[in-house]
Amino acid sequence: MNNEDGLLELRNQLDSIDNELLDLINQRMRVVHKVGALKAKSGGAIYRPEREKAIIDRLEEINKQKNGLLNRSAIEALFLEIFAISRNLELPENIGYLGPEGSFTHQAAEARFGAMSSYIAISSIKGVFREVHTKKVKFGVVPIENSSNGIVTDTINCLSNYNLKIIAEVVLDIHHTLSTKCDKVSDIKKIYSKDIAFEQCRRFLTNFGLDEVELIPIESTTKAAKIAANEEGSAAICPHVGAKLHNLPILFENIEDKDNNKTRFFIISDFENAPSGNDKTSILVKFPDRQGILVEFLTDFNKAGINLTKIKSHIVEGNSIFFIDFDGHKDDENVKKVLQKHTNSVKVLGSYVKEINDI
Ligand SMILES: C=C(O[C@@H]1C=C(C(=O)O)C=C[C@H]1O)C(=O)O
Repeated sequence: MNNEDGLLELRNQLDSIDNELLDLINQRMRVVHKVGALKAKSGGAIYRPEREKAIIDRLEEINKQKNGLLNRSAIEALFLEIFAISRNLELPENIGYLGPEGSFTHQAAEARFGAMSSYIAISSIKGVFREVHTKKVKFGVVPIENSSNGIVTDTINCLSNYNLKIIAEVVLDIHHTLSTKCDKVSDIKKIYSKDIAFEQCRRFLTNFGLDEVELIPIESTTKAAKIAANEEGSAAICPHVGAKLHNLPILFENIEDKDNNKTRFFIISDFENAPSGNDKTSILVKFPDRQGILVEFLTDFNKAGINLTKIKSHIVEGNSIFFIDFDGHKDDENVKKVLQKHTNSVKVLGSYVKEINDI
């Protein structure tokens, strides 16, 4: 067989495998449809992150046993998209995210909810919470912290003020580009971006003599790309997708100072997750004004064998509160006991599948 015939033969094989895959996926969707009907009767939550995780864990294991060619990321990429399409079949999902279109939060939303969901860009974190609260959207996606810039104050304030639940966390590697229509760095007179993005790229700016040009902070990196696309002599520090969205040529990629620059996002909604066996819980704690209370609280967690992964103090409306993450689900027996003891000081924000230890 010559090369041409060989290629044709292999492509025929692929075509018939694709046909079988399509049949199988449709078969799966018919079952999903029935699950949706049962949930509609019982009022059960459509999105069940812990069940999705269990499926991916199982498939990864089978794949290993059978020496499959896929790694976990590949299995996740394929199946998270199938799950997202499945959920849309059960009930179309509206997702509100901190916009504008092309923002990192938009990318985080798409990473979790896939191509078939409808996305609504909302211009403030408070707006995202409000839209979930009034049920205009089922899910909200907001940033909670960045590895270089710390906690996002607006998100903490809203978690404190609204009675919504964190149902998942998403962690994204954050990469910035310097994008501009200028041919040379020396032609750039102004750079637009978000204030925290300037901070994350400080060394790059210094190395290229760009800390002397005018740095103009605006509310989003994608908007920066839009402005730079229309203003001569200007540039934007923005994500790759933001530059593409506004047809702005990318001059440099990955200009962030730290090569492990990550942002963690929360997905918020109006329901609670069942335990998955690998959960994290976030709480806000406002202690009474009593000496030694923080030590006592932490000792109780320690005695109960609960691993705290984060503790950050924060001021909300003049009061000092703590944002705490720990391993485990709020319904685990040991966790329940400690939370009950401190019930007057603690607000449970949600238990969700743990994606990362800390950023
Ligand atoms: C089908 C279900 O609903 C959703 C879709 C899933 C899937 O496609 O397998 C899994 C969990 C849920 O997020 C289910 O709960 O089983």
